Amino acid sequence: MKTNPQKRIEELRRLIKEHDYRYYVLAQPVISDYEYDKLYKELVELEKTYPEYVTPDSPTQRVGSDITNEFKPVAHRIPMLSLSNTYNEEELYDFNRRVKEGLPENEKVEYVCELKIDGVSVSVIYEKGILVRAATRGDGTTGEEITNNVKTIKSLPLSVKTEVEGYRLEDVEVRGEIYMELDDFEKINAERELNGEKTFANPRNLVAGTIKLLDPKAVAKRPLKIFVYYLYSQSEALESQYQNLKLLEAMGLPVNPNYRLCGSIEDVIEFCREWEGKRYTLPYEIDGAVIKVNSIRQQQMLGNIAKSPRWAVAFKFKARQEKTKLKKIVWQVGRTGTLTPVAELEPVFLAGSTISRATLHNIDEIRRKDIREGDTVVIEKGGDVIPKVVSVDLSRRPENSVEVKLPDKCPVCNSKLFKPEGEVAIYCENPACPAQIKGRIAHFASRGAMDINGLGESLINLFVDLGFLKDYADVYSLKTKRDELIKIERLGEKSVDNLLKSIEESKNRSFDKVLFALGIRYVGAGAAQKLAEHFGSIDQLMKADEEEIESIQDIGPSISKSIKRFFSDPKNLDIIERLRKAGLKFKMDEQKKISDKLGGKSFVLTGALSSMSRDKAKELIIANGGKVLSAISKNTDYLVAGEKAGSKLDKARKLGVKIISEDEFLNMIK
Ligand SMILES: NC(=O)c1ccc[n+]([C@@H]2O[C@H](COP(=O)([O-])OP(=O)(O)OC[C@H]3O[C@@H](n4cnc5c(N)ncnc54)[C@H](O)[C@@H]3O)[C@@H](O)[C@H]2O)c1
Ligand SMILES: [Zn+2]
Repeated sequence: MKTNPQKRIEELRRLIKEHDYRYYVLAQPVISDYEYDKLYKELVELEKTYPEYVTPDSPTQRVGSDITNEFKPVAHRIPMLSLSNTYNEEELYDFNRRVKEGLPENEKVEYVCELKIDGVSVSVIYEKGILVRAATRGDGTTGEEITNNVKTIKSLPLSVKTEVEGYRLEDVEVRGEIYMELDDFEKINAERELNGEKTFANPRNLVAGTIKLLDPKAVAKRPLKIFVYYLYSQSEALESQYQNLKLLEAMGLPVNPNYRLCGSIEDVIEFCREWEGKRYTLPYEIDGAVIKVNSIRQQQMLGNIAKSPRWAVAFKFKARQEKTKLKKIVWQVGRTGTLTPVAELEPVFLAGSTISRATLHNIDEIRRKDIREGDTVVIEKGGDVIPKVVSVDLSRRPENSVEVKLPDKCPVCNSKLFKPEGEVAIYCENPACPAQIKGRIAHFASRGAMDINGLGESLINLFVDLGFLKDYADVYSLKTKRDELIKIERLGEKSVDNLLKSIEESKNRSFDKVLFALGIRYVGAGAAQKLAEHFGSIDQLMKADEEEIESIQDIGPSISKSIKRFFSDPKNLDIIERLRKAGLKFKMDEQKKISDKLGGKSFVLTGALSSMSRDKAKELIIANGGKVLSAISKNTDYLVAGEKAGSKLDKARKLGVKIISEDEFLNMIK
């Protein structure tokens, strides 16, 4: 496949940012970590080949942000970075070589090996031994304050010893990983299933979803735990990571006991091998080991690259694999008409669950791995729900086996299929294809979109098959068919009424959720939020040209083109009108207007504000008659620059946009 590298880079960035948003902010990833890492690696490779296309906002250059804007921003004293990954011994040797090259010749290097706990990192500040503040990683520079939530973690002491082993540790920052044990995770999921709530794919997602709950009481109900692994003191110069772990223990903090001081890279490799074998004996999940240069002085000499330290590296364990028979390959039609091949497998137990299906991605992947029906295949699971087929055991291939052929008709509606040039995907082009209709409605009703409780896949299939739903706007006229619905076997009056109630209730969803629910191609949850904030209403968005849409940060040409295409289809306009009549929100909620002091001027916010959260500042701007934009363009009137303002400052200077401080901004609305 020949694609323009710049285009592919842009596409990869868009995809990765969208997946970052789903993973870090929504805690609901839709692809496996394995697939994510593959996209990421492809981007890294392309940027290496075409360095002229590397931009500071590329996901390879900065930490995936978990900022929700629902909490007060907190600037980190020292950035909270990510770790670069290694996957085999060779890459560990490379790491060792780079470390040695970065240090004076013949200097001895020791490493500390720790388990890589699969959870969510947090920074905790103790002043005079008292826990005063806890924050998320955020974008690495600025996190969000979640003190009250973190205080519910029973294993984390609210006060610590300050005089330990001759050190005075009065004002310290501690970092660690919040996690949940597998037993607790399974209990919570089972309960949620009983209550008809969505379950979490793995403990990490559950933790990520929990620490950002707005109600600490709800957090307290989830048994979170923590292991700390990082210590920084304002007053004392600390010597080594190994000693820091000992100090943390002496302060009374929970440190994972399975760490080891290693004198050579061979010892490091030994540690990694040993734990790769023992990982499933632990009551919590680990996804690898972390290897850190022991001496803090050496760490400082080595410093950081874009988004990870040079003195540490993660060693990622291989996903668990199993062999089984591939019975059949079926083609699933998604909401955009894409056909995806899915392998139906002889059920097999793998890393905690029984697996009977695996995705095969597309025909290229099938051909590259030469996967056929009847084959014995190796499947693997990377800490998440969707397993994949890794390879075929050719020695066990049946004699009469044949290559997989592309279907020539849609398996659902029998329409002709379409294969755009240069793309691997094939599409069913019939917009009335029942599979697409079902997919679109399922997306519309899903969590993150209209979040209609009770309207799940099986009910949607039933309603489409029985003719109650022809598109997602029909969802809101189901109430006129109550009498017919309650006659459907297995539904009954009570469940129909509950469903109708949640449908009515979904009309309260904010405009950005509605925009996401429409299912415009490429407009994911993150993009929808940015578009909604920028334009404020669907009418403004419909009027906008591609250039204005692309002026928003992280929104590129594929999104803007797709939006224009969507709104040029009369069928979609009709659906929107019907949804409008039903009472859905097609503009952002009105803010109470206090004054018109800002008289229509547009503002962009950057950096951390000291007197209020960014959301509060946005509210104030709108309440005083101003507009808030998410990215700087020549149409911006003011850039409000808080602490640690980043690349937006340079851009504002370049475009001649007026830069004002937080105080100057506050004066404008006094
Ligand atoms: N599936 C998806 O859609 C999706 C999206 C985004 C990211 N991801 C996954 O997340 C990964 C990137 O996440 P990341 O940037 O948080 O990096 P990471 O999780 O791979 O590694 C860095 C993190 O390790 C944690 N950690 C655990 N134990 C530690 C220890 N003993 N010492 C130091 N740190 C420790 C820290 O929280 C640190 O921030 C990707 O490789 C991908 O697998 C998946
Ligand atoms: Zn079809």
